Amino acid sequence: MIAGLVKRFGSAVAVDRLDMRVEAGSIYALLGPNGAGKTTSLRMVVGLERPDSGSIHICGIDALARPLEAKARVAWLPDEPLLYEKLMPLEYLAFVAGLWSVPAAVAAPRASALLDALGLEAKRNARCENLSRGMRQKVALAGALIHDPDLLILDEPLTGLDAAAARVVKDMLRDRSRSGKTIILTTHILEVAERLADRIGIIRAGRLVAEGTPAELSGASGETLEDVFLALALG
Ligand SMILES: Nc1ncnc2c1ncn2[C@@H]1O[C@H](COP(=O)(O)OP(=O)(O)OP(=O)(O)O)[C@@H](O)[C@H]1O
Repeated sequence: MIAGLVKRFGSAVAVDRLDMRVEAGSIYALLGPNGAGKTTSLRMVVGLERPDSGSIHICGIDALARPLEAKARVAWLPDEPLLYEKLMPLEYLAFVAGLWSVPAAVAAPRASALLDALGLEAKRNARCENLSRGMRQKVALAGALIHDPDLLILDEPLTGLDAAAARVVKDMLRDRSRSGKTIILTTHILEVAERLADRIGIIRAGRLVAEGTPAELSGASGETLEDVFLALALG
């Protein structure tokens, strides 16, 4: 899906010939220390940064040659999502659905179901500016799901969520993957990667230094994922 991806900022190489393949219907966790190039890589996948070289294919579509088609299949949830502060969650979701040309008759029940599933029923009529950080994160997640993307890419999706909310989001991601949708996420919480992901990639200085199932990465030598991660990512 990603081959030979390179991104430089001035003379600094943020992503260095990155290769990554994510199977449809799977959950892939990208791990790596601060500054490893995770966000930059994913921003290129969703079309927010132009790579210096390399290729990106999303659902078989060449994302650099046919960006609009590719983008229609993807949703991106940044680590600090922006909401329209004066809108209420349902209004925000209706607005985002409109951007994706989702018909109102489809979007409205989907928005209600998402807010209910995320435990935001009581906040339907609150303005986004008055929501807590975790609630805002949930509204943004609902926004990312409103056009039912084939590929959902999330940057640190569980940061700032309480335990119950984190559980709801993890369950939602698992359900999506079971229904055939693909998910890529970054996380610094190794346990999340270990429990949620089908495959884990560890990135260091812009390069993939290890990849496998959680069991493959940690199982062979009897080490924990944390041992493996610290040795590979920081060592
Ligand atoms: N717009 C930019 N201009 C210049 N340098 C940038 C820019 N965006 C990212 N970088 C640099 O690229 C490198 C990779 O950053 P990136 O945000 O992709 O890392 P990350 O793995 O997501 O880190 P973190 O875990 O801290 O979020 C860093 O050295 C960063 O300073």
